[in-house]
Amino acid sequence: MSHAFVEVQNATKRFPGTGKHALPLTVFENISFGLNKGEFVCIIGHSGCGKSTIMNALAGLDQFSEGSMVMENKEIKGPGLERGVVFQNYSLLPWLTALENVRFGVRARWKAWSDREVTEHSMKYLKMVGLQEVVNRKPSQLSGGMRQRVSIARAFATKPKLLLLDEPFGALDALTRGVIQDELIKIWSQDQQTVFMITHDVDEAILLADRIFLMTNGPHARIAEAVEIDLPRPRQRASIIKHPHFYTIRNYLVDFLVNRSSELRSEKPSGHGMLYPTPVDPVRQSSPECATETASASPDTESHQNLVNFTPKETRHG
Ligand SMILES: Nc1ncnc2c1ncn2[C@@H]1O[C@H](COP(=O)(O)OP(=O)(O)OP(=O)(O)O)[C@@H](O)[C@H]1O
Repeated sequence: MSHAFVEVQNATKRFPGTGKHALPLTVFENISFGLNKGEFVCIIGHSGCGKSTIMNALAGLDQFSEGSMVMENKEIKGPGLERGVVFQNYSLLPWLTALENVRFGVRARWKAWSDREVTEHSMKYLKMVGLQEVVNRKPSQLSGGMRQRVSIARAFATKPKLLLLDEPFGALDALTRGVIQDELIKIWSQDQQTVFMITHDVDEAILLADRIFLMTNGPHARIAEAVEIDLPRPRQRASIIKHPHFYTIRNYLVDFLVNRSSELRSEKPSGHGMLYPTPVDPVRQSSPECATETASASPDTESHQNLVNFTPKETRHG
């Protein structure tokens, strides 16, 4: 029996082929991983490798074709209040205002609370995401970034044991994104939640995660490695880049995305039975000379910026 808080074992996802003679699409195959209680795990990989498919299964909205997933040793069979989800596409109820959308989740979570308690709690989270002035607007009257923030407020406000975040900050401008990242760190450290988050932003993953899962390109994708992020907490966006390990980790992740994610696809992993991602510590792996060289590399070149957000936004949200 597993001791991880969440355990996925031998998960495979196949979708039926679309044309007349089309073969089924095997998105990923034989994926196994665990999430420890209170851990913050990010997953990165190229567009289409199957990250959202894993997320949907953990949310209980879809099932693997084969394999199992359990949370606290109970099989995940459908959606549940112990799991909160923020999707790329906001998923708000269009006929409710921003406040009512958040209240809806809070009411479901704490049925015994008075209306006043539910409203106060909901307002606290809407304020946290900077929406206190527009709480009576419906989703159609809000910008994309605002809708995303309502969705974030709703998920955070219900304090789920497992927070599932599918590119939650994708629609936000850099300033708002920074503020909400800070709030997420605060909430996570206070509430001991377990967080599983998809992001395309390498820097964001390093700032937030205890471990970063690296997924190879699909089809037949797999989570090849789990990179340990040993940077001390609390982490600050402004100072983390000055840490001597930052660029060693960052360069490792970028190299995976640019080169190894496709190279590893064709490599059949050795061994039988369950294949968990290989734990990797890029800092320990690199020689002292190598670490110094990478730490002094300039972060401000155009190519560097392109690599940070390596998937074009249109592809992500298209
Ligand atoms: N309902 C479906 N029917 C058929 N194919 C699907 C379905 N849902 C997803 N796919 C395919 O499965 C693959 C994985 O999709 P998924 O959305 O999980 O990728 P992703 O890694 O989250 O991508 P992105 O980073 O662009 O969001 C893609 O090739 C996609 O086209």
